[in-house]
Amino acid sequence: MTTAPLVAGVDSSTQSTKVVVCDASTGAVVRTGRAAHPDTTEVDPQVWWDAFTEASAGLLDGVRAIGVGGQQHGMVTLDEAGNVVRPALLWNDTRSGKAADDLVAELGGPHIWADAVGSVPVASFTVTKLRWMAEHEPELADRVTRILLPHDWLTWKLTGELVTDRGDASGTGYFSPAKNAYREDILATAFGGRAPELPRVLGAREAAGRTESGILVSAGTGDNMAAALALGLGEGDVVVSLGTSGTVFGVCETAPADPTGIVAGFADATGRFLPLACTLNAARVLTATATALGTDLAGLDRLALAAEPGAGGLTLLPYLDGERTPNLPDAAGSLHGLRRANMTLENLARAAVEGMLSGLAAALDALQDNGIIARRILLIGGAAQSGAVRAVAPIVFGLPVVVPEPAEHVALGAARQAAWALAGTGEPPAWSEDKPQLLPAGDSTAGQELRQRHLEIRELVHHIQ
Ligand SMILES: Nc1ncnc2c1ncn2[C@@H]1O[C@H](COP(=O)(O)OP(=O)(O)O)[C@@H](O)[C@H]1O
Ligand SMILES: O=C(CO)[C@@H](O)[C@H](O)COP(=O)(O)O
Repeated sequence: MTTAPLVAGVDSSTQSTKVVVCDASTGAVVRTGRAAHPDTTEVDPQVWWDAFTEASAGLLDGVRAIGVGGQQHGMVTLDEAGNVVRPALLWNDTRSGKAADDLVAELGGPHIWADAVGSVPVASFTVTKLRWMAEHEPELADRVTRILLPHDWLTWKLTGELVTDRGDASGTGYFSPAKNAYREDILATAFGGRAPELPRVLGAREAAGRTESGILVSAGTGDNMAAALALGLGEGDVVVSLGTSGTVFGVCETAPADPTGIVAGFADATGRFLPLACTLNAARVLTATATALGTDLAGLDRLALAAEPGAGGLTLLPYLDGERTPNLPDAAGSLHGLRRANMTLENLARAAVEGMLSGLAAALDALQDNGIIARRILLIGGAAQSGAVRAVAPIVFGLPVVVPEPAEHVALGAARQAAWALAGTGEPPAWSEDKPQLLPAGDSTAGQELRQRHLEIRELVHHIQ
């Protein structure tokens, strides 16, 4: 009997590392592992390696190829000897908010950035973190000889090769997805004239190299690009991913360039583009609210589902860790509309779910303004498991919501990329579809009212039109 080769995919995301091992021809998952990351916004990359080692322990026997999906944008700096110069600054570290503003102005404004690299940088982007480092830690910046992203660093540990892919490179702020080329001039401007080596950008199915034990390693990519690859997005599909970040994205054939900066014009992992809007506050809004209300996530669901849509008039702007969409890195959250009559645990729970999703609905509007057609929402990420989220999402988005079977979509996409590199075919392997849950679009009037109220309060508090 011949057995199909096995491939592995890794999701090194903000809160944890997940590993899946799949049948390379069908995508059927045969083994999984997981290990937690610390709750910080700067981290020694060794933590990711230790988590990968723990999550993959005993899983890789018989695996022929592996791919790494990683949290986007994180700034990993190496010295001449290959040691990290400082802990990596992650996508959700907002200290470079002013650096982002400065860089946007220095290059000539948001239009120039959108044309140059497809995106207007905010604090999440690697380029702004490099500027922050150049200004605040110039002696450390002088020691930097190579700059990598989190997935690049893990691929480098696995293969010894300094490589990346187009998808993750597109989140640096010094790579043009339209031209498929680095903008070293922008990097130098941001990093005080320094010109460290950058990873070579591999093609979508190109291999990075092999591990010491001979496993083929694919190019890897950013976590959102890997999820898109797992889901095989087509026209009309928009993903809403509720992990640490909330992301809204689709795929398209032409390079996006949104001068408002709301939609980032990323590249995907297949040769196309991945316009994406991202909030800093998603699943953790629910965990923080559950803790504040003295319950767990199941309890939060029960409370939120017991409240009426609209939470009795309560509106939460959930900017608990600052915010990226809208671009308010130093903002705090706020709760509006409190009255003695509506100040119940149920309404507070519902306001958390509605507030988190309303921010993403505004991001969806921006995606549509940029030409992305939305016929249905694919809801993924840890918080897609929440019953309250599943009840509220069809109302807030006003579209049918498809909830794929619970799965680690980022790790699956990375595994699919590994299977693609192994097969060397023109297209990624066609893996079997799962059986998603379909939630019909919810009450559009209630949804519009929620979205409108969210925008009005946002304007009132933060003066954002
Ligand atoms: N049933 C649930 N309800 C709400 N949130 C959940 C549920 N299950 C998991 N989560 C949340 O999902 C998050 C992890 O999601 P994940 O997509 O793995 O995040 P990341 O990729 O950013 O590390 C955690 O904050 C966790 O609390
Ligand atoms: O910064 C972005 C997208 O631009 C985030 O989506 C990060 O890629 C982190 O992802 P999660 O850990 O939330 O999945």
